[in-house]
Amino acid sequence: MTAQILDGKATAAAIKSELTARVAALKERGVTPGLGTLLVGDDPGSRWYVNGKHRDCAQVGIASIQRELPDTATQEDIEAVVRELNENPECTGYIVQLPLPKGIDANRVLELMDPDKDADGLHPMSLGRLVLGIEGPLPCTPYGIIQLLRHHGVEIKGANVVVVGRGITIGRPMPLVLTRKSENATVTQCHTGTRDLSAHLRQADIIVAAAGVPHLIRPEDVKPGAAVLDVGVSRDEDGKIVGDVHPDVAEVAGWVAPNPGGVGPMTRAQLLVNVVEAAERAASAGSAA
Ligand SMILES: Nc1nc2c(c(=O)[nH]1)N[C@@H](CN(C=O)c1ccc(C(=O)N[C@@H](CCC(=O)O)C(=O)O)cc1)CN2
Repeated sequence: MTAQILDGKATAAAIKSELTARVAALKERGVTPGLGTLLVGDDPGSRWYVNGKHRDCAQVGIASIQRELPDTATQEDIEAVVRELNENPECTGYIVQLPLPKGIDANRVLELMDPDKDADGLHPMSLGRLVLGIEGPLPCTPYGIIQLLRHHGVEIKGANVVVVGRGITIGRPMPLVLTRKSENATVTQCHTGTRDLSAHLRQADIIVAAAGVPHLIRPEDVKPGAAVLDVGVSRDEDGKIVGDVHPDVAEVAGWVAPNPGGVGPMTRAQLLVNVVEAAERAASAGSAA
């Protein structure tokens, strides 16, 4: 078997084209959505992601507000920019690019953000809303994965999903999204404390690999026909991405999300969805008042 591709680039392009029309409609109502980003330090990967987010904004008509601080920035410097973005009327939604430099309390920064401007779905209030089933922004990578599976007709309802990893952007929120009534999957979360990872993986219909361990998932770990989404980002000595999934998995799986080209573009597309939805909510609240 050679797996079919879960094509993140093409799916993200379709989402962006639909968003372009929604942004135009908002502008006709006098609302211009604006995405703010705060980048702290000079990590080339983080800079690449942030620049990509602003390129996407330009494509769909969302305004860009870019803030940068050096890696010597203090907690107070960062919090001052967060307060400014909270108050800035041109910024309708924003993100703080993660990870923040060592010594910075990222949770304190996230808590200080205006939850109504949380474009990442990572504010404690947004995660709480997700747990309670209240409408709000969804974490970009987990919901991007759902959209990618849906777009390709991969059945999520009732599927056994194994999530490998428990980081803040993917592993932790992924099961919360998958177990909503609308998705209705059965989830097993695996991590470094899991005994016999392979036994869990072999019973999975869908695997989300977000451990950051190069080629952790091997063909013998995968049930024939399963969908395997590689979200791990490690780099080889030439700076090339090495994912969590061994390339030979494509010989066993039914579907694979390549890395790059799979989940990454969907993360960026979902960020735009969150910005547009927040602006739509604000516009409706404004017209109802
Ligand atoms: N505040 C946040 N920080 C981080 C998040 C996040 O969702 N919010 N996620 C990741 C990084 N990330 C977005 O910020 C991100 C990762 C990857 C991609 C992407 O398009 N990747 C490309 C390949 C890129 C390359 O060659 O390096 C792909 O997969 O095709 C976009 C966004 C951590 N931080």
